[in-house]
Amino acid sequence: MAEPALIPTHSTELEAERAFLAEARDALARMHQAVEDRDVPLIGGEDNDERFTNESNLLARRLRTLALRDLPDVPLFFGLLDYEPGTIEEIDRIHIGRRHVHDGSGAPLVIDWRAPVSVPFYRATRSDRQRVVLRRRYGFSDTAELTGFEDEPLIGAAEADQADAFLRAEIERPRTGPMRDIVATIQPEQDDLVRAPLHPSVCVQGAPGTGKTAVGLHRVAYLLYTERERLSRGGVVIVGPNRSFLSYIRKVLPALGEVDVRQITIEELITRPAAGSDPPEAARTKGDARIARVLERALWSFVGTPTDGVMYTKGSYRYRVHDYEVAEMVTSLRGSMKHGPGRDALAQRIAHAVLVLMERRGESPDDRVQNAVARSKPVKALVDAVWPRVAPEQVLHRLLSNADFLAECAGDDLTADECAALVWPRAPRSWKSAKWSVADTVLLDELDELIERRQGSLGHLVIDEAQDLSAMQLRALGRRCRSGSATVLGDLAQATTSWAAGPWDQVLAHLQKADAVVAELDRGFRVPDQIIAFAAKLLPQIAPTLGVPRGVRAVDDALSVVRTEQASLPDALAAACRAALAGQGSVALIAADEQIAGLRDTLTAAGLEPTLLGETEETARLTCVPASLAKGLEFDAVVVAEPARIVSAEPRGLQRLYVVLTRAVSRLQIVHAEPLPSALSGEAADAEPDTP
Ligand SMILES: Nc1ncnc2c1ncn2[C@@H]1O[C@H](COP(=O)(O)OP(=O)(O)OP(=O)(O)O)[C@@H](O)[C@H]1O
Repeated sequence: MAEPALIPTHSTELEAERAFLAEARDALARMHQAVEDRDVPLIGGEDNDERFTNESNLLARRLRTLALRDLPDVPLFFGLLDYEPGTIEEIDRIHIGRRHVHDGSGAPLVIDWRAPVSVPFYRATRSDRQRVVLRRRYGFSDTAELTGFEDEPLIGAAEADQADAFLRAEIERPRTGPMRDIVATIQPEQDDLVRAPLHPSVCVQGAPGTGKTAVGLHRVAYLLYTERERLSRGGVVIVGPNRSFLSYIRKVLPALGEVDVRQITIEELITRPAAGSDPPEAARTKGDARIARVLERALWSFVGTPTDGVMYTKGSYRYRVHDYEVAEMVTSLRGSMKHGPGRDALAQRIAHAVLVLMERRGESPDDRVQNAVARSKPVKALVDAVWPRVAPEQVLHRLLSNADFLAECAGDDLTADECAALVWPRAPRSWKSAKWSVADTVLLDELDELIERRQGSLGHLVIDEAQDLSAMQLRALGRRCRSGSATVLGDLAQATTSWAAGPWDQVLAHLQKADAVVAELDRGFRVPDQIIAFAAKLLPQIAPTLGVPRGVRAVDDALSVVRTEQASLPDALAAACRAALAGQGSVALIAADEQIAGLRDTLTAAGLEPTLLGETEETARLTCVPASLAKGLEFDAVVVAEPARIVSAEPRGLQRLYVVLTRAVSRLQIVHAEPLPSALSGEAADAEPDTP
C-alpha cells in the first residue's frame, strides 16, 4: 500500500508491528520450505491412471510452492482488526493478508482476506460494527517494508474519514508496471460482488475505472478459496480482449497466491488458427445469432433421403431393409440427435431392422451380431451415402462459396444483402485451402458442437470486456461453461465492435446464463471527476440509456486541451509528453492506429524514449498506444493526439474515443489541430487556456 495519508506517531507499536511482520515472513518461508521438502508419494506402474495420479501430485506440489512464495514487493498483511473480547475463540486481534500464514503449530499469524472473519475489514462501519472495535491499515514501501499505520476506532468519537485517505493514496500510487491487486481497499459495493456465491452467475455493468476487472480477478481468488475442489475439476479461465490486456493483469492473481488460472483471449480458447479477415458487414453477420440456424440447416442438408434400401446377406439368406424404412429412421434421428452420433445410430437402427428379420426366420441373434451388421459393408455404404461424415470446414466452405446454397440455408433468417456480404468474392478451391477469419473460427466451433457434443465444462469463466463479443462468440463461451458459472464484466458504452451482442440480458441469454444477477458499479476509482465529466459528454450519443458515472476524487489540473496548428502538432505532442513525464508514474501517448508509429518516431526525434505497446515486457515510462489497444489499460498521465482521427478511423469511433479518454489516473492532455468532435467542443473551449 502507499504511504498512508496520515503518519502514525506511536513508534513502539510500529516497531512491534515490524517485528511481527518479520516473524510472519519467517513463518511463510518455513511453510514454503516444508512443502518443497515434502516427498510426493509416487505410485509404481506405467498405466495411464498411475501416470496421471503421479503427474497430478507433482503439479499440486509445484503450484502450492509457487503460491507460498514471498513476493518481494507484496506486503504479507495490509490490515488488522481488533474484535470485542470473546468474539473469536481465544483471539481478539487478527492481521489480514493475501494468504494464510501460521506459525508451524497451527496458530494463525496472518488470516486470509477471504476468510469470513476478515469480512468486517471491508464492511464494518461505526453504525454496524460487526463486533469490531478497531480497524488498522498499514502503509508499505514499494519493497514491502512497513512504513506506518493508521487506526480507525469504530467506537468512541468519530474522526476524519481515514478510509477515504487510504483509498485515494492507493489509487494515486504511481503505476510502474502491470495492474496491482486492490485487496487492501476493496469497497463495500465491490466486496458484494467479489464474495457473491458461485451460482448464479454475475454480470457487472460498470463505467470506466469502476473496478470491474479488479472485481473479476478478486472474485476468482475468492471463489478458489471457498470452492477450490469444485473449481479445480473444471478449471477457471479468464478471457480478455487481447494479449496486451492479459499481460497487464497477469500479476494480480499470483500476488493473491493463485497461480493456477488460465488467462487467455477468446481466440486462444477456441483454438482454431485464423488467417483470413472479413469485411465489416460479413463480420457483423457472422457474429449474429441468426446465423446459428443457417449453419444448422447447412449441416443437415448433407443428410439426404435414401433412394435404395440395404440388402444384407448371411449365408444363403438375404435380408432387405427398404428405402422407405431407412427414410423413416433418418427422419426420426435428424430431429433428435447430434450429427455425429446420429450416423452411428442410423447404422444401429438399420442393423436392428435386419436382426428383426433374422428373428422372424427363427434365428436368435445377439448384440454382437447387431454390431457386426452395423459395421458391414452394405450398411456402411448406405450410411455414407445418406448420412456422410462431414467436417465443420466442409459445411462452412460450401456455405460461403455457393450463393444458391447459402440463400437456401438462410431462409428468412438473413436478408439478401447479408447473404451477398457473406459469400466469398473468390472462393478457395477446397475447404482444406480456405483461410478462415476469426469470425469463421467461431462458426466452425458452432458446427463442431452441432456435429459432436463438447465434453466437460469449466468450473468458472470470467469474461472481461464482454460488451464487445458477438452472439456467436458468447455461444461458444457458454458451451465451454455449461454447468459452471460465469462472471461477465463490461461497459456497454465501451462497445467498439460492430458485432457486439447488445444489452446484458441478450448477452446473458447467448451465454446460456440468463439467470445471472446483473449489478452496476458507478463509482469511478481510476479517473478524476473532471475527466469523467468531460468524457461523459459523449454518453448521450454512444449509450443514452446509461447513467453518468461519478468519480470518487478530483485532481487539480486533471484535464487540459490544447489546440495547435497542424505544423506544430509534433512539437505540441512532444511538449505534452515531456510535461507528463515530469510527474511520477506511467505516461501514454494514445492516437489513432494509423498515426501511432509516426508519432512514436516524432517523440524519439524529440529526444524522448517511447516504446510501442507490446514491444517489450519491460515497463517503459512512456508508451505509445494505438487507440484500438487502449481498452482495459491505464496510465498515470495520458496524452491523446487528434481525437477526430480516432473517431473517423472506425464506425464506432466515438465509443473508441470514450475508451481512450478514460485511461488516465491523474492527468489527461488532449492535443489537436483538427476540430474536436462536436459533443466535446463546448468543454474544449473552456479548457483551452489550460495549456501544459
Ligand atoms: N477499491 C479500490 N481500491 C483501490 N483501487 C481501486 C479500487 N477499485 C478500483 N481500483 C483501481 O481503479 C483502476 C480501475 O480498475 P479496473 O481496471 O478494474 O476498472 P474497470 O472498471 O475494469 O475499467 P475499464 O472499464 O476502463 O476497463 C485500477 O487501477 C484499480 O486498481
